[in-house]
Amino acid sequence: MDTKELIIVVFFGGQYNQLIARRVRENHVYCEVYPYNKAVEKIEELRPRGIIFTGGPNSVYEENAPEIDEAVFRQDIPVLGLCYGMQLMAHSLGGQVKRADRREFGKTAITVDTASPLFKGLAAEETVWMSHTDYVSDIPAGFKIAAHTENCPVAAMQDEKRKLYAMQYHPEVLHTVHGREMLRNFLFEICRCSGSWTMANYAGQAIEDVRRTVGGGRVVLALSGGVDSSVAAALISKAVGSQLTCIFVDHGLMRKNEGDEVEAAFKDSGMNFIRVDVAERFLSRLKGVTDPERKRKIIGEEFIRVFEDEGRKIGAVDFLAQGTIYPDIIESGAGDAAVIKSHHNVGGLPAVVDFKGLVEPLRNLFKDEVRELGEELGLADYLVWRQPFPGPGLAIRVMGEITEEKLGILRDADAIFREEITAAGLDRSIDQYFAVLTDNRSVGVMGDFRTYDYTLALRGVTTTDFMTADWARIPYDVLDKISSRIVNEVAHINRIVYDITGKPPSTIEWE
Ligand SMILES: Nc1ncnc2c1ncn2[C@@H]1O[C@H](COP(=O)(O)OP(=O)(O)OP(=O)(O)O)[C@@H](O)[C@H]1O
Ligand SMILES: O=c1[nH]c(=O)c2[nH+]cn([C@@H]3O[C@H](COP(=O)(O)O)[C@@H](O)[C@H]3O)c2[nH]1
Ligand SMILES: NC(=O)CC[C@H](N)C(=O)O
Ligand SMILES: [Mg+2]
Repeated sequence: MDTKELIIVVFFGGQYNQLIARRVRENHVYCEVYPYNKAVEKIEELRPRGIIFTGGPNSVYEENAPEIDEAVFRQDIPVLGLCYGMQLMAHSLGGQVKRADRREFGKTAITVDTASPLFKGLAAEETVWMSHTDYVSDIPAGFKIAAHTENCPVAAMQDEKRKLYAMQYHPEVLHTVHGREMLRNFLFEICRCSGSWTMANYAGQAIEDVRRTVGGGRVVLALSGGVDSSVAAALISKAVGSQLTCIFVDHGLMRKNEGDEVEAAFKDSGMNFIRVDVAERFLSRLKGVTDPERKRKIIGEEFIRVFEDEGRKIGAVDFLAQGTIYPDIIESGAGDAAVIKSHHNVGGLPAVVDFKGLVEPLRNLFKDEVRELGEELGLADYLVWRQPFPGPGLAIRVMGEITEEKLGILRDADAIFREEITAAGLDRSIDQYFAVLTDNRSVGVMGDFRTYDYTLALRGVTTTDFMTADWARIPYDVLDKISSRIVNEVAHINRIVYDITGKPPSTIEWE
């Protein structure tokens, strides 16, 4: 059994709902996430083994709150509603949802009915993570209460006959001590999944899918040399061999020596590989632009125009392939999630594109899963474990207007930072680290002279999925060495700061 043993996660807003998808996949059950307004159609088409409704910020009794066609409850497919998902289930099936006087937030003691399949193997008293104001005051006909807390009469409910289950709390959050077990119970006891989805299955299936989509057509792949597009290259090349041409765009916004390194890595790989040097073109379009979203949109558009031009040179190219992964899509505001930033390859895509179709075999995977897939496909370690580098490159690390001079300063400083992190043996434990040239100037003193120069920011984060992150605790002596090397070796930097914010509330990149 492989990806056909599918769970569909129906999302109702909020940024971190894909955590549920991760929890499902951790159990070797494949799942996909669809927004609530497209979900029923998908459910009818794909006939998943089970359905999970996520939480969401709305209240079901508000006007325009997200709803779902009731047909979803009549498919004889088990449904698990979480938080807003539970409230929606209750509301749609004739129960009552009310607003409580006080919200219930944080770790909460709960009493569960151990006879419920949701709580099989668990104790009668559990600790769960609550985050709600509304509550189900009356359960719909046919339902039974399966758990309660001191303040919440219905912390879980079920209708075993119709296979409908719901929890008011968040089992996907690790603060729910046995949340994983509860989700496992849903997957294995209720949906009867077997848990045999693996990366090897996924690779096989994805290769098949690419073959079917592309047929005898030609594909150009946007290859940056980063993890995602390198994995995509390996996969697509396995699927359609020489019908694939990889195009690496050197837009003048790469790190020090990076263009040559990427060329060296792929030139003799056996794949068709083209490097295009278009720095002039990108920099002239970015001249005078300071707004981060505008920079991203311009770069997204220019990338596509370059691919179109190169496609025309090759002749009769049908598909554009990209290494788009799941967080790129979520953060660009797919479905109803808010736009945080337009990733150049999704939200930054122009409306009219001169290709028959897009091929994005990684669009449902998280970063760590992409790496696992890369290993599965036999990709070299240094490609699989590279730190990510954003498509817009240094354009979003030079704050404000981009100039050749600022790019040069940043390249040199960033190279020293990376060199020292590697020398300190920290390059595998810090997931992403880079320098940012701020637009801020301040007064310094060097060699008895006054300076008035740029502030450089260093950023280092630890994360697995790049959706949330913590700032890396780089030892002071390492920071000290980096700082003194940069101010000594790079002109026009006289102050260095280290970014000590996590994501949220910050993002990883500064723009
Ligand atoms: N310089 C580039 N030339 C060609 N394509 C690019 C370039 N930069 C980005 N892309 C395309 O945009 C996609 C998204 O970029 P992104 O940086 O997220 O992925 P990546 O570079 O493949 O991997 P990583 O996240 O490790 O940097 C890439 O997968 C690739 O298809
Ligand atoms: O290819 C990309 N195109 C983009 O437009 C883009 N914006 C951010 N990133 C990378 O995504 C991860 C999360 O970054 P943020 O916390 O800044 O959103 C980090 O790894 C960022 O480097 C991008 N990658
Ligand atoms: N986290 C949630 O799904 C919250 C649901 C709803 N907005 C409430 O406050 O009760
Ligand atoms: Mg990249």
